[in-house]
Amino acid sequence: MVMSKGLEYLTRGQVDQYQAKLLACYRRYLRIPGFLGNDETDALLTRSKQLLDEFNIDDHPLTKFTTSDKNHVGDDYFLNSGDKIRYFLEEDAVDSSGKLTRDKQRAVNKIGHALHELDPVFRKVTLENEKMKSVARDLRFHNDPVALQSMVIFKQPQIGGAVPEHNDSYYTSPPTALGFWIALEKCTHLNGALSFLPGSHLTTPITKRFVRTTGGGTGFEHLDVPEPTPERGDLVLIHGSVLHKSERNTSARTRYAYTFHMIDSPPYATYDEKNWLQPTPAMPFSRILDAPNKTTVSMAA
Ligand SMILES: O=C(O)CCC(=O)C(=O)O
Ligand SMILES: [Fe+2]
Repeated sequence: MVMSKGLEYLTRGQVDQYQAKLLACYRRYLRIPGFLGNDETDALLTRSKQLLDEFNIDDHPLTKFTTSDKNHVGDDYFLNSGDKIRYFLEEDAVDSSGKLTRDKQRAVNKIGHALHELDPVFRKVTLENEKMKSVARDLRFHNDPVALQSMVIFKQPQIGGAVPEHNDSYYTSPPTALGFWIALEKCTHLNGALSFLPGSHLTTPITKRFVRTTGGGTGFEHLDVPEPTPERGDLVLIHGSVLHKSERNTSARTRYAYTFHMIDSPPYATYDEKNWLQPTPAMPFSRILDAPNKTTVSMAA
């Protein structure tokens, strides 16, 4: 089955099958090929490049996006970026004297975290998009879904930093996070594609099976489920409980992706006040649906 236009074109039975697959599949991610058309993908790519061109390094605090346990980004520029469009640099893009080691367009790790609200091009795809609404409505994971933490992640050639393994579901109680990750360029294992820890939500992950070998005997066959290599325009839905990561981009090609997270809102879920990103009175989280879903399926199912 190929889903090219979003879930509204599928029958209820097919949607249920996708929902079940996202809950039950080995890795808990779901790839929707061609979710965005060529023109829509181009619009996001062009806008991302414009944002890089508009980046003014002169009034930038040189905040880098670092994620190691010892050195995690946490300055005000980052902490107050939930309702702004801000630029975070690659660790290796600034030398010891505070100068960029490359063009500014090749120095930015990501831009975030309110693109979906403040930038008209990203807004159109996230909040004003019938296909997006239909995914949120038809999957029925959220009653009153809201979007937060939108980012363009660039994975710059040679230095695009790794994203260590993590899951996204810490925002709310109960956990309701669903990641919406859209490839703006083709992703491969060479330019830092996403990967998922197989069976990270299961207690006994299946990594091998006992089979007949060609020589007549038996042996263990390693089960190597291939990582997704999304094409541009593909949407990857990431269940909040699955461990995922991406490697450093050591190739000569960028790997632009647009991603945001979707969670449920009160009274269905409580947002933790310790979360690094906090809504502000001027910018509460952005609602996806005009009318809340009446029935939902627990993401813990
Ligand atoms: O794009 C990446 O490399 C990581 C993205 C991610 O962790 C997310 O979208 O939740
Ligand atoms: Fe993530």
